[in-house]
Amino acid sequence: MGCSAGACALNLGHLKAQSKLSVFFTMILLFMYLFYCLNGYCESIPRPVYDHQSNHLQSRLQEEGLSAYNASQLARKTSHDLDNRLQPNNISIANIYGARKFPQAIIIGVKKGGTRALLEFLRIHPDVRAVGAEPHFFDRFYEKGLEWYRTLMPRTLEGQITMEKTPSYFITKEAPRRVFSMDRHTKLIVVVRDPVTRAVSDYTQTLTKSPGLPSFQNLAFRNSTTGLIDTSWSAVRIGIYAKHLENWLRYFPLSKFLFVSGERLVTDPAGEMGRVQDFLGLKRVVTDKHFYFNQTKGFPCLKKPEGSSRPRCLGKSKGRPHPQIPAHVLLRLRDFYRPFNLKFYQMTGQDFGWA
Ligand SMILES: Nc1ncnc2c1ncn2[C@@H]1O[C@H](COP(=O)(O)OS(=O)(=O)O)[C@@H](OP(=O)(O)O)[C@H]1O
Repeated sequence: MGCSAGACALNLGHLKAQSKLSVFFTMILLFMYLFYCLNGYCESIPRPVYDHQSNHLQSRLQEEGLSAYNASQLARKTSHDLDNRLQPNNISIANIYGARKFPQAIIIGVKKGGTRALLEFLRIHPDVRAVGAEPHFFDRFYEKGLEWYRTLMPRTLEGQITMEKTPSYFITKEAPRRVFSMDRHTKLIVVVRDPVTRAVSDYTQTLTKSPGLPSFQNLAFRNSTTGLIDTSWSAVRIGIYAKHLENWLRYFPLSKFLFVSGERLVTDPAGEMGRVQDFLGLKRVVTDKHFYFNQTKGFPCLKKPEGSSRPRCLGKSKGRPHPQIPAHVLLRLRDFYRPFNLKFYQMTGQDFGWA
């Protein structure tokens, strides 16, 4: 069974060449695998399904009246959750990421009060998980049902609080009954701001969208000679806080509310955040260490917002310059709000210093 020296050398050479070739091919295969993995093709998530679902969901939410931004935020969030469900190991993954629960606390108002700032500040807290976009469930999408609402919520672990903010709930007649029927123990946060400044802020927002809008005074007065205020104009109506609160107090006791001063949220964000965290039963994690005052923006900004290591201020639509409104118009509006403000102070047991 032996071989001649020449034949053996030939065989040996052949074998060496063969093993070199196989090493070479193995290396190529390894490189190809690494290349594909680095480009993300090794993930177990079926991407095309994800993208299709995300796009479909976004156009559906847009059709339903959410702004493109809100729709894309909600679609991205929901698709991310769909992604988790599509993982092969979905049971354990779902357990790792917790469960979707109804919010235990909602920022119900008020529009232009500083609700976005409050939510973004709260999201730094590790025990708070919140929906980024405004779900508008209790005013616009109630007929979709509670299960639909729940699927919009982020997954939370034991001890974490689920939150959302939709400022229009505060002025929605049906909202208190609807929130109550979801959970009578829901904590309600209302960020209030001087109703005169709030009205101007509201007007500024509408003006940005419709530049041909009549002047503030044209809209605010029913009769400019008598100075009769037009309470049917939403920018005015929203600021009658006492009236809207009455509606909520028919369902929820005062102890379920926290009234945050929109003014103090700007001048002393850490102080107001302390009150909010106490109300929510959270450890005071968000403190003055998290804020710095940005001179250019004229507002407090976050040193390290959620999911980022860089400082961040709120967007351009938050903290915009207001148009000049004649002083007599503002004075008349202030007179109009005074009795309602005093009533609101009495109802809440807090003096906000606007009257
Ligand atoms: N930190 C910080 N940065 C920027 N803006 C801040 C901040 N804190 C409070 N505010 C005030 O928030 C006002 C907008 O209020 P909302 O977020 O409730 O508006 S909205 O109802 O969601 O459209 C916004 O109103 P305008 O000043 O009229 O733009 C701000 O005055």
